Amino acid sequence: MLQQILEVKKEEITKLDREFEGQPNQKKVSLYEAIANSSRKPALIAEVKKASPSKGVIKEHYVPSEIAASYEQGGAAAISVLTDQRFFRGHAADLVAVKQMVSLPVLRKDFIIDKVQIRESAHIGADAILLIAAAMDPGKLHELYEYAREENLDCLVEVHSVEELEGVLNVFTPKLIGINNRDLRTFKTDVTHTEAIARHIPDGILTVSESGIKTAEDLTFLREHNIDAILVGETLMRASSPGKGIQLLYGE
Ligand SMILES: O=C(O)c1ccccc1NCC(=O)[C@H](O)[C@H](O)COP(=O)(O)O
Repeated sequence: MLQQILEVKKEEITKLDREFEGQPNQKKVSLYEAIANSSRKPALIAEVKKASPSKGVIKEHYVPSEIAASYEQGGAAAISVLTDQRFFRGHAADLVAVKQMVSLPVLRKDFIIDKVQIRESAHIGADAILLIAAAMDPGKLHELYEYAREENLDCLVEVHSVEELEGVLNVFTPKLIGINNRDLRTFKTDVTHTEAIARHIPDGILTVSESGIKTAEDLTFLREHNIDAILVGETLMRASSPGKGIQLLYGE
């Protein structure tokens, strides 16, 4: 699946250059600081997503800015916005709308493999981007990481296996590491996967558990293993309201 998505991205990149030229840069809000300073433990990165390859359409009535405002009111530390069009039915404009609505840091969740996408992310108002270890070799990942830092963007470096994690750590030390609980070959999620990988992450790096987080029990498990943040999409998108979804997850 990932390879299929990356092929589409390579094609999209060829059209990107002109689309954002001349747009203003904006002041960035730190995702890292928002997680580190969150009063909720683990901190919540609440995701705005209409659809996904594994689940199809998740939310028919989809107004990203309204959902993000409810997440902010519900105590999220940051907002993640899926901007991929083809597989997630998102759009860069969704991120623009969210950024205008909230004061929280906004993470651009997309498949970033080229500097031009990083420049675009900075220009549309993202505060942080996702970099997926499975999408490129660690040297290229490091190059994009440094480039994003020059654009004042925080990076969430996503890994799924110990091999990917070690590959990254052999080259550089990211400030934020996301552990994807979803196996992209089978789409199966397993929250305990976070713990199996997190024990290999050195102290001082903030750890984010991503995907398949559904219940207060999942959250208790992650809290017990000192995970710094969770990234939750589908569970909150399917809740009767985003605020209610957050309350249920945190057992409030
Ligand atoms: O969600 C998918 O089906 C998917 C398929 C292929 C690549 C990535 C995919 N998800 C992207 C994400 O990172 C999730 O949206 C995010 O981790 C939130 O997961 P969830 O809480 O399970 O919606």
